[in-house]
Amino acid sequence: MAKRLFIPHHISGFWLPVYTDDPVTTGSVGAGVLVGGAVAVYEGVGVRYNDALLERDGGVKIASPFPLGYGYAASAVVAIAKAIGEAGLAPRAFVKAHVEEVSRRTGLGDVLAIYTGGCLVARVKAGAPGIGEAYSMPCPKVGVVTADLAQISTGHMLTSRHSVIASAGAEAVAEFLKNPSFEAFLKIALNFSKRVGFLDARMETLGKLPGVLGLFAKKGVLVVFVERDWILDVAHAVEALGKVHVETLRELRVEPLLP
Ligand SMILES: Nc1ncnc2c1ncn2[C@@H]1O[C@H](COP(=O)(O)OP(=O)(O)OP(=O)(O)O)[C@@H](O)[C@H]1O
Ligand SMILES: CC(C)(CO)[C@@H](O)C(=O)[O-]
Repeated sequence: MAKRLFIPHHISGFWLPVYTDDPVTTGSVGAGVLVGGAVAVYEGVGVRYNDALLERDGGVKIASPFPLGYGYAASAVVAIAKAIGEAGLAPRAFVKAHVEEVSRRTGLGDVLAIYTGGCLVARVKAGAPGIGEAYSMPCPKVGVVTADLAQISTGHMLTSRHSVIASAGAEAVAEFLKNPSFEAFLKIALNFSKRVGFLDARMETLGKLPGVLGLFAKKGVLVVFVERDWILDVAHAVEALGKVHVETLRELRVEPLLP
């Protein structure tokens, strides 16, 4: 039977890029939630993500409810699945995945967050696992309703919005670290996504729906946190904006699955 691995996705709520001349020390500080996730199965030829053949070499098939390119850190999931296939489930595989993300310009802090595991992950020092530093904080048991808004390349997003991400990111991180909590995350992620221009007025009005605890947008994903009794109503309202996914916040980490 083929080896199987569970890999959570990560949605960053706010971040401050840190660029150096070495991909290992390049990354970001910030915070995000783990959701999902994906299941990687080591079989066949090529690297596949749902229906897409990404590479002809390698031998891993990744199945995930979340699409590539919207903001669910799917590229980090792919890089982690590939690196673990080559190096085994060890810290050096995550370093390799981080270096691939930074070099491809598909991510900065996602591999560190996924490597750390947990629910709400705060990244306090940028870099690859082992060099960067992050810790997980508990989340309330609430629903997360996400909508796929648009496919936008991470490299393009980081370049075209560089100065506003740098200034809003620096303020967001400083405010969060004064008093880190799930509630602070919701408030700061909303403010960051408004300042950077990810969240429009139509999305913001969803915050007034019964049961909604908070919301933010990241690149091409809308993320709404909802009391569990209201999930279906909110999912229905969000459907007008894009394909909807419903999850519950919980502790997640990369782990082998029984074959
Ligand atoms: N490790 C990889 N191997 C092969 N192709 C990849 C890899 N990572 C990304 N890609 C390609 O890059 C694109 C998606 O990368 P991108 O970083 O923009 O999306 P994402 O990871 O889903 O979003 P984000 O990083 O903002 O959360 C896809 O079109 C995919 O074909
Ligand atoms: C750049 C980024 C937002 C892409 O998902 C993420 O890697 C992060 O928070 O550093």
